[in-house]
Amino acid sequence: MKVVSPSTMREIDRRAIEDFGVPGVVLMENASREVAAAVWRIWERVKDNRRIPPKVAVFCGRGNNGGDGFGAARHLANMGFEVRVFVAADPTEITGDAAVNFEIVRRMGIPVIPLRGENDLEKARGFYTESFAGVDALFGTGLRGEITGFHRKVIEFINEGGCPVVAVDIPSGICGLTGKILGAAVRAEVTVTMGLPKIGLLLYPGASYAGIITLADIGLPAKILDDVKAEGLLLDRQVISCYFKPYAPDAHKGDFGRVFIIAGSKGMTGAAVLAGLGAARCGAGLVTLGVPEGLNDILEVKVTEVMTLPLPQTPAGSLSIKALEPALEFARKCDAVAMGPGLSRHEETAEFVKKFVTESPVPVVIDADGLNALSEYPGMLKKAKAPVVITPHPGEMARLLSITAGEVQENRWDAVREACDRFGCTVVLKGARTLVASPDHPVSINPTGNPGMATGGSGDVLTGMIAALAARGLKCHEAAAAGVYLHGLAGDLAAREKGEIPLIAGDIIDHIHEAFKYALEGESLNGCEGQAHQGRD
Ligand SMILES: NC(=O)C1=CN([C@@H]2O[C@H](COP(=O)(O)OP(=O)(O)OC[C@H]3O[C@@H](n4cnc5c(N)ncnc54)[C@H](O)[C@@H]3O)[C@@H](O)[C@H]2O)[C@H](O)CC1
Ligand SMILES: [K+]
Repeated sequence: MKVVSPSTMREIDRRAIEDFGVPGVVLMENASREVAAAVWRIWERVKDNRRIPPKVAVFCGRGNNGGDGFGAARHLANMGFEVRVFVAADPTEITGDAAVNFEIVRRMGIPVIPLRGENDLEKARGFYTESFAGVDALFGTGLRGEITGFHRKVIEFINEGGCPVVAVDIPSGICGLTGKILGAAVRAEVTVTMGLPKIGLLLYPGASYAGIITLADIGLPAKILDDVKAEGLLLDRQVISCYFKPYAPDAHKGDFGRVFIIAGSKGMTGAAVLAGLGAARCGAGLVTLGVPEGLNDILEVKVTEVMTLPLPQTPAGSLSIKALEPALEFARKCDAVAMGPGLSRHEETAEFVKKFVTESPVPVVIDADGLNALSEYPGMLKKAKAPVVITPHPGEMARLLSITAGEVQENRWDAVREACDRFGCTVVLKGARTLVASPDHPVSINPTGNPGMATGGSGDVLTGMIAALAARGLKCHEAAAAGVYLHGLAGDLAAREKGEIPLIAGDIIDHIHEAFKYALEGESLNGCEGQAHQGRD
């Protein structure tokens, strides 16, 4: 599904109104109906425990987000709820479509209470604590800069109410582009977002403030949504299943690609095995581990479906520069390479990595120590002959961009796009809501995965999976997107069975087959996808 920035959403609204002649007040009407319907659903859930008449508090700002709130207040009053509208603005500032709906609220006799200072909030407290739901219509896509002063107090007041809050379009205070909290933000149980999801709803911390995201069809002409160049793409089973074609009945293993995984060093054979099994489970025809020769015998015992290729090693038991020629020669017979898991930080091994990456005849997925080897001169990624995918976690990304991990996390969206521009390759920024940026493509946002997957070896599995998908013929951005989605889903399925705390990387491998069933065969996994799309801390 397409995901947009607030400015693109404003452009969509503008086209609907100016190019197609859809009156803004019609869009607002549809938006406000959807908000009221979301409140109704909460009422259906809680009504047994509540006294009649049920109360709803609607908090409105002066813009069109507030306008959606006024409209919702009308529908909620028509449904029979006792509604009060709290306006955190001077009523004379309310203009346009919002003013139309404000005037209707006034004429209907719905109480409108201005919020101008802390005294007003104290007076509002009684009604709000008796309400079964609140509506947050203070700020939407029009929010600029930090929320300060009294508006901040209003947001804190909304959060202290103790009842579920429905946010209109975006929880007030969340940046629709980055997901950052701009001073203070409303914690919603549900966010009803208009037309298309905004990026900031899907990135943390915004995602945990948005709660469950409901997409409202507000009557925007489909052609505008089809034509729009969205900045983001939310990965889901529809997107992923398009990347896979059914097997031809006469298929043989040569059709599904050969993967060469260059991994491992003394003490880190497990990383190689995990990457190898991740690749094998993603349907690669043949998987070969290129490993320091001294480890070959051990690995032969550890793996069955995966082959090994012993390569020259340093005295420390890591790959030596002499491995370059044999590795390149083997790569010529393969369709994709994964490089990095457990390679160690040995200087000579880093030399090998740098030379291999520039010379590789087939796409290379680079992770872990592979990235460490490149972090001094990441610009050399642009010199690679074949397409490259890099899979940094925030710390590795920070080293590649010469910034801090905190700065990466503060604006993951910009960081992943910056790396993609600078290095000219597909970039997978790992972490909650993994992002995939690829030249000339929208940034993919992955909703699957859970904190239990932050465990040793999890990234090695992903590297192998992406390489296998690339070897099967998927383009780099498709392989990366499908890899992160299936990896996260396998992790969600594993966590459902074993719990997040005990989860180990091998459990992810053990659930890849189920993730495929769900993504490609449409098998229902009892709401697992629903969980994956919910905001969480
Ligand atoms: N445009 C449409 O056709 C539709 C829009 N919908 C809804 O409208 C909002 C966007 O409305 P907009 O009027 O552009 O902005 P906001 O309501 O979000 O509020 C902006 C309001 O607040 C002031 N402001 C901005 N930043 C700050 C700040 N940091 N502190 C204090 N005040 C601030 C600013 O001056 C504006 O006056 C969108 O989200 C939808 O909810 C409908 O959905 C239908 C169609
Ligand atoms: K809002």
